[in-house]
Amino acid sequence: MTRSMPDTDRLPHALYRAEQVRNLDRTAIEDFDIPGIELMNRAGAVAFRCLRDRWPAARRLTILTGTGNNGGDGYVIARLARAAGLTVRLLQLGDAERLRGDAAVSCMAYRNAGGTVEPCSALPRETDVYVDAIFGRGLERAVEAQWADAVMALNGQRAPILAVDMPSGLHSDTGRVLGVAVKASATVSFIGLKQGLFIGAGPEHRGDLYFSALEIPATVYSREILSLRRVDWDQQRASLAPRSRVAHKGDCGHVLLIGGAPGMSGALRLAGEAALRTGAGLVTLATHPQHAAWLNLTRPELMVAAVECPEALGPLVERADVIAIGPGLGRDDWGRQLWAQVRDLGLPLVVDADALSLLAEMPVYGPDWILTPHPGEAARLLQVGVREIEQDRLEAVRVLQERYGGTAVLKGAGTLINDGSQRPPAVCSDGNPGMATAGSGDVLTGMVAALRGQGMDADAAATAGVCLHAAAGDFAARQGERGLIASDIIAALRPIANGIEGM
Ligand SMILES: NC(=O)C1=CN([C@@H]2O[C@H](COP(=O)(O)OP(=O)(O)OC[C@H]3O[C@@H](n4cnc5c(N)ncnc54)[C@H](O)[C@@H]3O)[C@@H](O)[C@H]2O)[C@@H](O)CC1
Ligand SMILES: Nc1ncnc2c1ncn2[C@@H]1O[C@H](COP(=O)(O)OP(=O)(O)O)[C@@H](O)[C@H]1O
Ligand SMILES: [K+]
Repeated sequence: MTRSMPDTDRLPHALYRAEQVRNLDRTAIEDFDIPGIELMNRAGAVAFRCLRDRWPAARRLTILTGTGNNGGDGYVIARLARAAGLTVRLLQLGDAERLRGDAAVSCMAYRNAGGTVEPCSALPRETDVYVDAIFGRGLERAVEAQWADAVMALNGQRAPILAVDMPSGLHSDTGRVLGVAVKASATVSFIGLKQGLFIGAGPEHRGDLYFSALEIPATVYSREILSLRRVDWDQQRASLAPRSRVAHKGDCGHVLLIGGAPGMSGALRLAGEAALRTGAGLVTLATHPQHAAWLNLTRPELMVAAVECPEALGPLVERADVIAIGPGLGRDDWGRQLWAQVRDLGLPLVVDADALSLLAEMPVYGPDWILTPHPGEAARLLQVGVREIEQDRLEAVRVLQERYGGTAVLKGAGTLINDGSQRPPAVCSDGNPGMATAGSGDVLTGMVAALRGQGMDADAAATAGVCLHAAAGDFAARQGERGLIASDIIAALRPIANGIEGM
């Protein structure tokens, strides 16, 4: 979850690697004459105000500092906290003599104001909030020895942890845990959002996220080329054009959904309803004759066609604006033949679930389709293990796109979208683990197909669909993540898509 606080900025959509944030710092300091110590003072002040806003009753802070500038921020927080009358224990990891430049100045200011520095042995229990100022974006190798002990001890405490800039141990670029990493209750990040907060283990470790640009001029940012964009429904909702007053159902896209082998009709039914709830004008389910007759009794707005053989798809395809294939398709002859029939049609196509596994068996390149694999399907498509996919999801989605063409959507916590264009890939870090439930991917498939059918291009439909799906999942999770089912996501689509979720 992300929030904004009185003294923080809205979360920007631009994400950066550590090296790029270093460049932003340097530009602000060298070209805009903002002294580094001024930035550090601002960073410490923002972090302290966040802490006060978030935990107003906190009286006792324990601040862990490292030997770099992240530690320097910790010293600023410590000085401000003491000045505000709080009790501060400052535990230094590594030799304080190694503090250099602005961090050394901040340490001195803290000491001159009467603050004391202790070595970090055991963590005091009498603490209302812990502040993690051990490593920020300067972490360069695995966390070991006393640093690892401190991180593990922090994670074992009951009191909340505020991470300064990055949870220590989390790699700024990959979101990988380098040995161990702090699990923060909240992170306040400065100048540029590090992409590692949004990919890999970032979402698991960062807690609620706050951001401040530290008032550096907007032009500083124009020089850095983004490597990743954050997307969310607030930003994407504008991509859904309002319906014309004189719209008729033929204007809103006819979605043809193909799948539902015997025993798996539910997947297609969910995708179909999700397509309707995302504004598709007409939705036809092409499914196995075994259940075709009763499938639309459960949702009469859906049209259902019994498809015995691939030839039966012909007239259905002719009427469709977009096809989605895969939910419940199975990998038997029936599903295989339908996939082979649809694969090369040249119509806008969304490929999901079993169709992705069939694609993996016989890889082909499709210039304009949308592929929506979860990590298991992505592993099959790239012939690697799921672990390899999860270790570098950004690279995985890049290779998926390169090898299979079109727009690749790698689902999971922090869904990634790559359309192979010059534009940087996108990450949606909304959504929640309640969505890890049968059929929630089928819902996404129906939604993306519906948006494509309403005239959006592949990348736009995938991006808006992923963001709407995540926002609907978060809305549904207000009643609890445990026990959330795919139909709950569908039920949330209409209020979210129309911006009336507060009603
Ligand atoms: N002008 C700036 O550069 C600003 C920097 N700020 C802060 O400065 C941070 C970056 O500072 P630094 O570049 O000094 O980096 P960090 O303070 O994040 O970390 C670097 C320090 O940690 C040590 N280190 C790295 N990996 C280690 C490991 N695995 N085990 C033990 N020691 C390790 C390094 O030797 C160095 O002393 C930011 O994250 C932010 O908190 C803010 O004050 C805002 C302004
Ligand atoms: N922990 C999570 N955080 C955010 N989104 C999640 C999480 N777990 C699952 N999701 C989302 O839920 C959907 C699950 O899709 P998928 O695995 O294909 O499910 P199914 O095959 O059962 O339909 C994806 O869109 C995924 O991004
Ligand atoms: K930190």
